Amino acid sequence: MKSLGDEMRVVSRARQISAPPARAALADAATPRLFWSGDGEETVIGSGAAVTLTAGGEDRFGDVRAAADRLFAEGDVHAGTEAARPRLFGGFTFHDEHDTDEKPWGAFPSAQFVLPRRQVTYTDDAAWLTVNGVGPDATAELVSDELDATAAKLGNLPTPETMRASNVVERERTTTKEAWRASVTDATDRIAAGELRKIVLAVALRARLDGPLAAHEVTARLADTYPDCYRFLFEPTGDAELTPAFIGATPERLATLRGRTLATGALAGTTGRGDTPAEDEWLADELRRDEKNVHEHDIVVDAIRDQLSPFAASISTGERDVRRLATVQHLETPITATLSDDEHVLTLVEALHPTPAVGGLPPDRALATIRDTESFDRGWYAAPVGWFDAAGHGSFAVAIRSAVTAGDTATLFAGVGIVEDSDPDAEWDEVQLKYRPMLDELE
Ligand SMILES: C=C(O[C@H]1C=CC=C(C(=O)O)[C@@H]1O)C(=O)O
Repeated sequence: MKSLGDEMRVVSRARQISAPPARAALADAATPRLFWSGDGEETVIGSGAAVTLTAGGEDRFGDVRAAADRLFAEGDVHAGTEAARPRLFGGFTFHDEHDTDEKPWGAFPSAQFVLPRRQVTYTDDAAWLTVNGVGPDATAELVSDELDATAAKLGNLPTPETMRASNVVERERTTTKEAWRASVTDATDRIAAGELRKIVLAVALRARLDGPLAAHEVTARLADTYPDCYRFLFEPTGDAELTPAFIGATPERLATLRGRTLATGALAGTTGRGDTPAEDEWLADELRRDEKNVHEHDIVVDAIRDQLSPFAASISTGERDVRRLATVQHLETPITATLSDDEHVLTLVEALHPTPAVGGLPPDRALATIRDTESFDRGWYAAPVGWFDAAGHGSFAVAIRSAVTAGDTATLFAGVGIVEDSDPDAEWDEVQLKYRPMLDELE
């Protein structure tokens, strides 16, 4: 954990700017670079770091929170509007243990949150620039000067050339279909024997591209296909040659906290898209009625309610319905809770992660089985990514439909929930469908 002395307080200034095209602002941003956008949320582009908080192990959620509390204490913050307040953006690894020597996750600590040096925030009708400084040299004067200079520069950004999409020249799955069948059969046997109730197993797909990936292009294009998903890009280091990036468009909300109102939801149970609206409806109806999928889904609803109950004065579960995305359809149930106390969003993120939509039940046994079965490190895949502010409010998604890239390689991840009557071949096909959001961008 990076130690923060008393002098490490945030100095933050913001002003409204004429909105630069997001593609241009993202192309212009320095590493560590980030992009965040969620349905009903402001879109944020971060450039550089005023400070980076990292942590590891099972205490990583609490350690990040403690460091952020120290950082934000007695800050000198003049945001002008709520949207432009300073926020920390980042994510966690799926598992508590994480080896940063291992590819492709070498550049991603077990927890990393960046307070951007420069943050551009897009609301529905305006754009704001925030400049954050931390440390003895970050005076109000220096930060204000940088704000003016950066606002002028953003007003004249060149439109970036549209870069050609990268082509996949080679693909390799970390798991063969035979090995997959064996692991799913083993999992269903263990479920039948009562050792497990549900487990989510994933497969990684390594793709070699014919050139380095333009992550900002991919991010911009995901906005067209997945406008109502959380779209994110995290580039953690300044490695100019490889620029490692974690990128995705996930439909799964983990936690959005404002005041004492927490919004989350269960997303599990999947079918494909039809070729016609009638076929789509038919598939959606099948999904609504399918016992295996409904069971797989309801396990997640019940677990989320249990995970939230120690914090909640009341929990309300909405109607289960079908969520239609560009490539798949899911069962989804919105869940909201009124908390009995003030809580930090990271406390709730820690309590909820991993839901059985990405882990399983019982949690410890499912996690150990995932570790023993999967031949790759999940890294930040299926783990919480998002942001929080000085008040402990924030928004986190589950980082599925994602890929980690470095230079000309991209590793994509996709998983499926296994219950007693799961069929290995059908689950294999579902994994392939879930690669589509990222693969379509690369091919
Ligand atoms: C684990 C993933 O999806 C989860 C979210 C929605 C539906 C799922 C399912 O039907 O299996 C998974 O639980 C993934 O996309 O990698």
